[in-house]
Amino acid sequence: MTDIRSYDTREQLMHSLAEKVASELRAALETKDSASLAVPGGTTPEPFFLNLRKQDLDWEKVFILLTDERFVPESSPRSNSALIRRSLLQEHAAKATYVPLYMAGDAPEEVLQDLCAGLDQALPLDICVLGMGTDMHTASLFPGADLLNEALSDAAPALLPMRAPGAPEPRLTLTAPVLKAAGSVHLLIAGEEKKTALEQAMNGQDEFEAPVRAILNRDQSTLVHYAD
Ligand SMILES: O=C1O[C@H](COP(=O)(O)O)[C@@H](O)[C@H](O)[C@H]1O
Repeated sequence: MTDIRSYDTREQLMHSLAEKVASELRAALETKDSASLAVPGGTTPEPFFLNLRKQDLDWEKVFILLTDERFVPESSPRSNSALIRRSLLQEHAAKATYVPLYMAGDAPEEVLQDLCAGLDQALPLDICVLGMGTDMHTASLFPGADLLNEALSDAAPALLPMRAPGAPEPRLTLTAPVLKAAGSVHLLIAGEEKKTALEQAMNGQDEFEAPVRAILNRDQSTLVHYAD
């Protein structure tokens, strides 16, 4: 089930999404000792992070993690973790606990088990904000990726390594069952090209050509936030 919310400007989108996620975190913390929030990397979400980090809530009870990470050290300009540390884990949100999906090693497979052990504390996700590429990948569920079949399966482990023609480096990604099971799921997209890709994904491609469909077609509602 998909609901689409369009905004007049990207500024309005980023501000409104930050308010929504903050209110969902507050609601989760009314009934539980901790709450978890997964967020995307890439070029789109930084203004959302800059808004979210200003929100006043019990951040010390919040786990923050990425939906997916590139297998590069934080010194790399490609590191999604570096983006999170620089743009989200600041101001009020500095008190949150960050759960990384990267650890130094020769290959993702070498550190997978240790990363999974750290991940347990943050699952199941309360809130999941996802991005999408113009190739209709979401998290690092890329069309043509080596382990896409496994990652889309209901039996997938929480975290899998991923290599894909469209991804310059190996990745680690939360898998479809973990993303779909979040208490709330938001898809953040901006720009005409992504709108076209979203329409293409919604109009009949299968999950292997358009992995974002796995998120759009989950049983509960997925809220798409869009601005030009
Ligand atoms: O590589 C990635 O790409 C997607 C989309 O990124 P954007 O640059 O087009 O905003 C992102 O959602 C994902 O987390 C990231 O690792």
